[in-house]
Amino acid sequence: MNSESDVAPAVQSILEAARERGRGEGDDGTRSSGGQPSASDGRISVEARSLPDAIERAERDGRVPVIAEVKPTSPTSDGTRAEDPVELAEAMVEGGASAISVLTEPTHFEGSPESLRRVREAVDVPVLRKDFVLREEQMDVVEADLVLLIARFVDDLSALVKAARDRGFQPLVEVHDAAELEAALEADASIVGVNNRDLTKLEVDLGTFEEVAPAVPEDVTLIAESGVSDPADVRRMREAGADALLIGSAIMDHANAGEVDIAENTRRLTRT
Ligand SMILES: O=C(O)c1ccccc1NCC(=O)[C@H](O)[C@H](O)COP(=O)(O)O
Repeated sequence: MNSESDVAPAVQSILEAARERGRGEGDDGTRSSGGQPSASDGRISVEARSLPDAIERAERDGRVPVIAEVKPTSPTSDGTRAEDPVELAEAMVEGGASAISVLTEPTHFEGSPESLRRVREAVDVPVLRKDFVLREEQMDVVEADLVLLIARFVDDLSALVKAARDRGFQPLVEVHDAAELEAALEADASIVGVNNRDLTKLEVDLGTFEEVAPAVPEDVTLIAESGVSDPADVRRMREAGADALLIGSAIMDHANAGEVDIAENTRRLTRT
């Protein structure tokens, strides 16, 4: 869809940085594939852990399926958490997270492909690479179980969905409105995230998910992304049809300068 003209300045800056990334490199110029061997042409080849299976396991155990996000900081966070990403991810799993999302964008989120590689080695749940992937070769940086594709920002969504699957990734296609959902479904997305954060103003409105969700087919795994801050929000998104929730800030608690209990922050959202 590639409509970037009216996004917030911070998002424009994120996209500029993403566009400058070289073939198969993170912003720091490093590759970090790790784990399964990659193909000889430098393309990642991964045996993904299934997100739908992880969601089913959580449901069976009576946990709310939550993808907990290792998000050191962001343009809208009040602070930065500098703890080891592996410790954060392990605490999230202890708190009942079904999957982990790891920011790999370094400039605006202080993430890295290496953090993701280490987290995926340490936990046994699916791990999402949370980044601004615009071109196929940007997938060949690090192995992950899922890769995020933002419908609004990619030129040929169908081609990127296919490129992700060719490498073994499960593509999670992020949308924000009905038109983007239509594009995601046309591109054959089977995991769709509705982002409650409006990238034009960076404001969060849980009503976005409630508006878009009814048009999502039953056989699509549907994720509510962003702005879920407490158990009441969890219940609201689940009632609106979310199969799982992607939650970062409420678990990371950036504004709290002291020690934060990441496992407990996760547990209060997975045991709602
Ligand atoms: O989180 C931000 O400030 C942000 C700013 C600009 C573009 C993207 C941004 N966030 C990426 C995300 O999608 C969220 O990290 C994720 O959905 C979790 O959201 P939250 O639970 O609200 O931290």
